[in-house]
Amino acid sequence: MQYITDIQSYQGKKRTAVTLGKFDGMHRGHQKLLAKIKEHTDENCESVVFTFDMGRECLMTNEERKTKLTGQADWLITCPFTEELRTMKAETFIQEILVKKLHAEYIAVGADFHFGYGTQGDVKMLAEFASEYGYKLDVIEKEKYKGKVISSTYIKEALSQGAIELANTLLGYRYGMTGVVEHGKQLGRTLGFPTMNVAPEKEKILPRFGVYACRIKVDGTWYEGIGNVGVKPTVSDEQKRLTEVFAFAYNADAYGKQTEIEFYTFERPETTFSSLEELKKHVEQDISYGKAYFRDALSDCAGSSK
Ligand SMILES: Cc1cc2nc3c(=O)[nH]c(=O)nc-3n(C[C@H](O)[C@H](O)[C@H](O)COP(=O)(O)O)c2cc1C
Ligand SMILES: Nc1ncnc2c1ncn2[C@@H]1O[C@H](COP(=O)(O)OP(=O)(O)OP(=O)(O)O)[C@@H](O)[C@H]1O
Repeated sequence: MQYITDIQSYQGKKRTAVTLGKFDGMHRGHQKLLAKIKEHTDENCESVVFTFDMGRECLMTNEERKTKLTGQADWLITCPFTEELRTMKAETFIQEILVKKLHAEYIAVGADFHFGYGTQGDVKMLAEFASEYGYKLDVIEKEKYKGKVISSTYIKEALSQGAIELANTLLGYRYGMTGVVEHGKQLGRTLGFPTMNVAPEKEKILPRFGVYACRIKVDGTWYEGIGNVGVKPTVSDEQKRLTEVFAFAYNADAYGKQTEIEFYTFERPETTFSSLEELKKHVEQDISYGKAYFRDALSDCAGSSK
């Protein structure tokens, strides 16, 4: 997949099948659009995911979207939502970007897709220009879950409530974060639970602060664990957002290593404990909870394969 952040550097020569939007999270609705453009690709036609980088807090960083789409699309174009793009008339966007630049022969969007200055461009306008510019337009019915339309906004709401299983269902994969293991106060090991401290990107949305059964990938291997998302108010007043994971079966030095974390289930909210002893007692319970969670999850899998 070719990744560019500036439409002027697009060098594609073939016709394209394009989908457009913010694509924050690449949730199940977004994946439906991706499947549609992939259906239309062949030796003469490449798939293009065109996203707008709004520069706001997000479910997925640009780098994470790039990783997720690698092998799934021929081009990922992530355009910063500049003044030029914001004030571009919808007709100009169709003519200059979709037609002249991308040579679009197929466009797939959801029914509520809007674009162009004042968001005046919509599926009606895209349909009106279709025969003139020789592209086919597919307006995709919104993917729903239990009758409710899946959207990035819905997933953000679920995460803010700690409803991680719901968020994972709407996404179609497990929500997580990536980052490098940093040095903490090294208190954890003295308390009996060494943790990997991983700071999220500034714009990355974290689930509700609290304790989660999670997995962490270090050096290519996934480890089960229990982690705290938050600012650890018992031991720090820095307000620095971190995910701290105690991986049950990891006992090497992970400082400086790139990791990936996936959240499975919410156990309890982050708490300001009155002492380190109280904290230790609760973390011991959290560890038992996490181990039981993964043990039960594994035995459920074994049961279902019978
Ligand atoms: C499972 C787990 C649960 C935690 N829960 C809390 C909590 O509720 N409140 C809190 O202030 N810190 C919590 N922490 C963070 C600990 O305070 C922190 O890991 C410990 O002080 C070690 O910090 P260090 O890595 O800077 O040495 C939790 C950590 C883990 C691994
Ligand atoms: N549930 C869905 N099913 C199918 N297509 C969708 C769905 N949600 C969004 N789309 C389409 O995917 C593209 C990108 O959507 P976008 O990321 O802007 O929407 P969203 O997920 O609804 O986000 P937000 O909640 O921020 O409005 C658009 O063409 C949009 O219409």
